[in-house]
Amino acid sequence: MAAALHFAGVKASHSIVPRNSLQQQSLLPQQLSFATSIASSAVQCLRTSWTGYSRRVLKVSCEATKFDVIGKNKSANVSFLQNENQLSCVMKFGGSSLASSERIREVADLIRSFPNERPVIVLSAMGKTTNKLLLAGERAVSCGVTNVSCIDELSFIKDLHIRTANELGVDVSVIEEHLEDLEQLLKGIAMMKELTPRTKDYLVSFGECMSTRIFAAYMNTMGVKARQYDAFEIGFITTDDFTNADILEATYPAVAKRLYDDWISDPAIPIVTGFLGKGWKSCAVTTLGRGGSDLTATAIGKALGLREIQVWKDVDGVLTCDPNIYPHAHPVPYLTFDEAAELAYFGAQVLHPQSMKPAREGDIPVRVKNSYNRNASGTLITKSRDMSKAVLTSIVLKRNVTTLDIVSTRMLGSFGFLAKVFSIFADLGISVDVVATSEVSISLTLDPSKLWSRELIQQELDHVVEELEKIAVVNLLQGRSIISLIGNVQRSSLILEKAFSILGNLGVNVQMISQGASKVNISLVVDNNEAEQCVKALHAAFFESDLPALDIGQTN
Ligand SMILES: Nc1ncnc2c1ncn2[C@@H]1O[C@H](COP(=O)(O)OP(=O)(O)O)[C@@H](O)[C@H]1O
Ligand SMILES: N[C@@H](CC(=O)OP(=O)(O)O)C(=O)O
Repeated sequence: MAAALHFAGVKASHSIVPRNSLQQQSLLPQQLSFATSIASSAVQCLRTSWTGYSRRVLKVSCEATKFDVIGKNKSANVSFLQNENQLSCVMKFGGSSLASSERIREVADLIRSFPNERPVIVLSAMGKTTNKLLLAGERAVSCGVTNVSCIDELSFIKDLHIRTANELGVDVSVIEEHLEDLEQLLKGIAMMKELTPRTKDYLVSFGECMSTRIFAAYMNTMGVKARQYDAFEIGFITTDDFTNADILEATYPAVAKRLYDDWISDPAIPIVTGFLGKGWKSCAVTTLGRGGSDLTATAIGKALGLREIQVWKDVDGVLTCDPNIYPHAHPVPYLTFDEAAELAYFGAQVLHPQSMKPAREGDIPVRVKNSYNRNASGTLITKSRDMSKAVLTSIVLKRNVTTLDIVSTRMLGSFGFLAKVFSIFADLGISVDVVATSEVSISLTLDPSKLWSRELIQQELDHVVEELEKIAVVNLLQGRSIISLIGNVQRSSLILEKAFSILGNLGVNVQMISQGASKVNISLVVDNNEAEQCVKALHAAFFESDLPALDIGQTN
């Protein structure tokens, strides 16, 4: 059986074939028609909301352009022939790739160097614009309304964007209204003398709104048809957690529909603001947490079921450690989604902590590339990779964490104790990173990114301790660092033996150790002031084994 249908305006053909002859015989005409209609709907859902669909109706498993539709007593194998002119990949460029008109030219040239791709482009704000906007907001709180136009950061932002537009030959009118609105907003902040998380999100959104408008206009002047989109206008629906919102499931079909519909009716490269969304209750602009454009890119990749998600940075891929800590770090060619997620979650600035989730759900490869060195092969992140030779992949350092040692006063049984401790954190909305437990004690670290302002940190910590002290003796220690060893934890004995030998030689006392269930991460907690030298020594031992200085045996 073959049929043709329009999926979000894309003409696609599909055929439905019973999975094997036995099932063919067992399929009654009405069952086949059910499978046909399910498959038709599934094709419409294809590349949008697989998981939601499968939960409601039946199991749908997808492999490239084929998928199985499996219901109770009914099944079909559906082939989906993609239209060759569909959107093909996402290319995300961060602030470091868009720092000046010269960089924007290079990025446009880079995009045009892939004539066979029909990419969706996701952009961050230019250079350090987001930081400058936040600083401008903070200054506005105390500078008085009449002084707003003299805020240095505002002048910097205006100058950067107007100069960039002029240098690219783009009409400044594409951003003029935004620059005026930005100044008005800062005056509002000055008048109210406060900068709420909600206002902060609206404030920083000007960065992405302006960079995408300039870029789209520039592409059009170069003869490449491009269309600008504000993510909050095309279906990026999020929670209302300002400054750190989560993308909601409704985003995927909405974004797919909007981008495909526009593409079909009038093809133009979509240029989408990274980092931004719209709160589902407030309808206000939200942001996805710092570095959130990576997440925008992977969400679009999943929504459209694209072939690949590329994130273009200013480094040759994900490196063996933060190059700011150790300049001799080198690129890691392959990573799994789990490794990349763990690495990002434990503090590697290179990827947003949540960005691997949509890519993993859509099983879409993520490639981390260098926009300054496009020929470097970068890092390819996929569902699985050959781990047979892998030992350590990367070392990540997260500074300034707080640890809590919680020892039960035995008022509760061991089960009740653990449950109570974690319910206290859940009630206070505080994330825990690393945990080590015994029957009567727990040591854990608290995620600093969830504790937004300084005042709140102390207030929240006091509150946590107060609650915990009802059931335990609590020891709070600040100024700690987590060193995460990301890699093949199947070889944890080798990793730990080597790591402890290095740290022992340095005379460093490891205060906590934890191996997560993810099987890709071993975390060690040490003092802040020892952390950097530990990372350097571990890097030398695991990745530069020919260095004679450390007697640490053979690396793999
Ligand atoms: N393990 C790591 N691998 C690569 N880069 C890292 C790592 N840890 C930290 N970084 C930092 O992350 C930066 C790239 O991320 P980011 O600034 O978010 O780029 P962009 O703004 O282009 O998205 C690099 O310049 C590097 O300094
Ligand atoms: N501009 C935002 C979002 C972002 O993703 O930026 P970048 O891609 O430059 O890290 C930020 O600075 O957080």
